[in-house]
Order: sequence, then C-alpha cells, then structure tokens
Amino acid sequence: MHSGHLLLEEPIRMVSILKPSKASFFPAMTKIVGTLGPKSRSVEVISSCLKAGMSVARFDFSWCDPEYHQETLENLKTSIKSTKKLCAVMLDTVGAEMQVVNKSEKSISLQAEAQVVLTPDRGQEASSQILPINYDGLAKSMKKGDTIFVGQYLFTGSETTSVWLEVSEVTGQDVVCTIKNSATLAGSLFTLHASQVHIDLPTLTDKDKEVISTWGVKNKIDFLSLSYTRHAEDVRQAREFLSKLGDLSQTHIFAKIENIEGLTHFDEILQEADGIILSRGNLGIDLPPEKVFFFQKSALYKCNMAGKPAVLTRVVDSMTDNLRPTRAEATDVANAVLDGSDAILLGAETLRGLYPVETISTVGKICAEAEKVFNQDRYFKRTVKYVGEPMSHLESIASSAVRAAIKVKASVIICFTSSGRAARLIAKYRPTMPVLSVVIPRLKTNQLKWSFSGAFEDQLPTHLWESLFTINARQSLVVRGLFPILADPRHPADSTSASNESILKVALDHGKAAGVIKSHDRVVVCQKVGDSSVVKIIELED
Ligand SMILES: Nc1ncnc2c1ncn2[C@@H]1O[C@H](COP(=O)(O)OP(=O)(O)OP(=O)(O)O)[C@@H](O)[C@H]1O
Ligand SMILES: CC(=O)C(=O)O
Ligand SMILES: [K+]
Ligand SMILES: [Mg+2]
Repeated sequence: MHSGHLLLEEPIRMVSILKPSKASFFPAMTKIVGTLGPKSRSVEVISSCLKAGMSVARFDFSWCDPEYHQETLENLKTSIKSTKKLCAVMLDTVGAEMQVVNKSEKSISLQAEAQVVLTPDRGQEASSQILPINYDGLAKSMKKGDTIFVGQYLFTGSETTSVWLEVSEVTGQDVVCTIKNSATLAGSLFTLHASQVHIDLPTLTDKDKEVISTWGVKNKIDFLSLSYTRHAEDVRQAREFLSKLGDLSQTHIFAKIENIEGLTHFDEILQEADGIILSRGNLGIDLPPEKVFFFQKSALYKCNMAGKPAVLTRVVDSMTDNLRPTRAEATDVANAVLDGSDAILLGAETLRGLYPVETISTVGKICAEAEKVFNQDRYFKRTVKYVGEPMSHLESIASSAVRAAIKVKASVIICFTSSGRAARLIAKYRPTMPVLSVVIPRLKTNQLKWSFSGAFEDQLPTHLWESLFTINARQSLVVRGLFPILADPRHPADSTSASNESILKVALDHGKAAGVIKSHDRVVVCQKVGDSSVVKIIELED
C-alpha cells in the first residue's frame, strides 16, 4: 500500500497511471457505509456488499417500519456469520424532516409554470394542485421568492423526479408556489426542503425516541446518526437520552450536518459529537452550489484535527441506475479521500439502486487509488503542528508509532486498546498502512478477581460480552485505516507481559492469515507494558 507511494505534487509519468493495481486484502482504508433497503436486504446481496467492502450498515428510519428493518438486520447478522466480515450498525433518525403526505401513493405530475399549494391540512389528497405536508409551521417561515425543494426521498437530482418551487404567496397556513420544472413525483415518500429556514421540529422526535428505545436497544446499535443536528445541545440531549438506555450509553453519536444552522454551529457540534456526517444531500441544496466544496474541505479539516471520524454522503448518485459513475462523481470520490474523509456513505445507490454491490466495489477502488497519492507527510506535519506542544502522552505515543511505522516501512501497526481511543488516535495521524486494533476487554475491578484460565464465556453473560467489547471494535469500522480484531476474552486488560505476548502472537497470526503481514516484515506495536505505554518495532523471522 505504502510502497511505490506517488505524490500528486511530484512529476508523475503518465503511463504509471495505467499500471494495474495489485489486489490487496483490504479493499480500501477508507470505509464504506451502505444504507440497506429494498435492493440490499437479502442475505445474498448483503453478503456480497460485505465482501465488496461495506463495514457499516445504515438503517434509515425516515421510511419503513421497525419490523422491516429488523428483518434486514437479521439477514445482516446471518451474512456477517457466513462471510466472517465485521459490520457495525447505524440507526439514522428522522429528526426535523419535512415530508409530503401522500396516502394513496399515486404518482403526482407537476407542470412547470403551474401553481401548487403546500398545506398542513393532512385530510386532503395529494395531487398536482395540492401537497399536504407533515409540518404546520411552514407558512410562518416562508415569504414570497423563497425556494422549496420537493423530491423523492434520497433524490438523485434528476429534473424529472424532483421539483423546485418558488413561493409566490403565503395565505394563512398554506404556501402557494410556482413550479420551476416539470416533474413526476413517484413512490411513497417525498421529502421537502425549504432553503435556509429554521424548522421548528425537535431534532430527536417522539417517534425517534421510541425507535431508539425499542429497536435500538434490542439491537445494541453502534452508531446513532442524528439527522438535522443544528446545535451542540441536540447532541447533548441525544446523549442524555442514550445514557438512560443501558447498553446504549456507549453508542457513538454522529451529528449530521444538513443545513445552514448546523453549519453555523459546526465547531460546538464537533466538540460534543463522536463523529460527523457531512450530509451533502440536504446541505447541498441549502448552500449555493459554489460554496459546497468550501464547507466540505473546511469541515473535513476540522474533523481530522479533532481526531473524530468524518463521513461524506452523496457521491455516486448516478450509480443508482447505472453501472458506471459519471466522470465528475468518480473524481469527487477521490477528492473526498484527499480532503480527509474517513468513510463514504451510500444512500439511494445501495438502498434502492440497481447495483448496490458494484457501487460499493467501484467506490472502494477509487478510494484505494486516492489513498496511494494522499500526501501523508504533509498531513502528518500539519497535524503535529496543530496539536502543538506539550502533547499529551498518548498523542505523542500515537504520532510516534505512525512516524516509526513509515520510517521502517512497516506493513501494519498493531495497537492494543480497550475503548478504542488509542487506536483512533493512531488513525488520526493517517498512517499509510493498516492499523490492526486489538480490542481487549476491560473489566470492572470485581470482575478482575475472576479466574480467566477456565471457561470465561460461561461466566460472562452474552449481552455483557457484546456491550463491553465488540461495540468498541465495531466502532472502529467507520475510521479510515482501522481494522479491529477481538482479543480472546480470556485475556483481561491487565497488560501483564505474558498476556501481552500471547495476544500479540494471535494478532500477528491473524495478520498473516489475512495476507497483510508476510515473513521478514516489520510491524510496529503500540501497547502498555505494566504502567508504561510503549511503541516497539518488531522484525518477523519467518
Ligand atoms: N489491554 C491492553 N493491554 C496492553 N496495552 C494496552 C491495553 N489497552 C490499551 N493499551 C495501550 O495503552 C496505551 C494507552 O491507551 P489507553 O489507556 O488510552 O487505552 P484505550 O483503551 O485505547 O483508551 P481508554 O483508556 O481511554 O479507554 C496505548 O499505547 C494502548 O495501545
Ligand atoms: C444522507 C443524508 O441524509 C443526506 O445526504 O442528506
Ligand atoms: K433520516
Ligand atoms: Mg439528509
């Protein structure tokens, strides 16, 4: 991966671009989040998605009921077992989303230049003249000349399935609009986006709370994707809510920045959240087109410097119906990697697209190519400078591990971790080689007295096993470059040298079996020995 590293800033012989890339065990260091839905819920398709490189599955509760999503999740579990590929689960909330209520589900034709009325009167049938909506306060926030966008959920930007409206008049609770382009709205769910207005709906709705405390708790979700996060307070409230739900106190919250309000409060939101989703679907229509790249680059930079994972959405819309992305999309994916994304989120492409598996593998291949020309050296220096001095011990250990690994051309970095924090800090310095994070159980003091030589699994209830260890492992599945391995549960987190050595051996064997570590390779190991954190370089013999 790191050998033969090219830099875009250096002269590149054009023919070198044509050299076929070697197949590698890891599809890419950049992660892929796939939204599961009608076209991606069978065991067969999900298994192929996992093999193609999906490492987080997103369940979007904007549409369909919990039973539907549960069925899909059961299929995901079956697929994980049979493919032996780890996959994290992300619950995406509805939040302050405005929706058109179309009970009959008939398609609606809208003609350019004609008028259509948006009304909160949900007793009315949706038609070409009237569109009932789920929000009562729209008229209050709109004025003549404002723009509103209505489209099929996860619209792909095609003029024929989504429509731009211009407000011509507000009468009482109704908003009368002029249709700017002809379109046919088909399907059961259309969302509504009014540019740059505050929508007076809660970020975590009652329906969201209900879904989280039932479906979320039952399935011990790894990530909560908090739609329409507008303030840091939204994240604090969501965390407070999760903290009361037992296992979910460890769930990571990813704030979705999807409108100008979220963008304005970006810094404070980043401080509170565990990660950020740059929701370009919505944000891309809230922002003037010429400003979208600016937000992307500055938000990714801030996430990188904070060492928090950043997920970018809406990269290959056209692959919803096509086997190849457009040239612009293909370039966009690569730029997302160069700009610093940890993961790419696929929405319509995997949910209802015709080629979910091909989309994942195409995006993965583009990411892998872009990673090769990522200027790690410049990034590393910039990050060290940003962090400043004195560095915390752990940050210094993490950055030194990455530096050492690059200097000795190590094939992997192995990091021992319990919560995953140490591994994420290493990933922050964007090593060019994979980081195998060995997630080791941390036990409460009374549990430490147990004897672990015997049948550990019998003593620790399954639910504790899952919530204590695997959630920390799965949460690294969204971070660029991190590949978790679960340590044998019989090794508690006491970091005695005997257990350290045996776990290291297991990790090395795992790396060899996976093909990332070969004979005579150098490996950098980051672990605690007694009370000291150490970085060591080992050279393998056979
Ligand atoms: N169980 C373990 N055995 C050996 N080394 C460990 C273990 N857990 C963490 N380390 C190492 O200890 C050092 C300090 O890591 P840290 O204590 O932050 O661990 P963490 O589990 O990642 O995070 P946290 O302590 O915040 O839960 C790092 O070098 C890390 O690799
Ligand atoms: C994924 C999503 O919600 C968006 O891009 O807006
Ligand atoms: K949603
Ligand atoms: Mg959105």
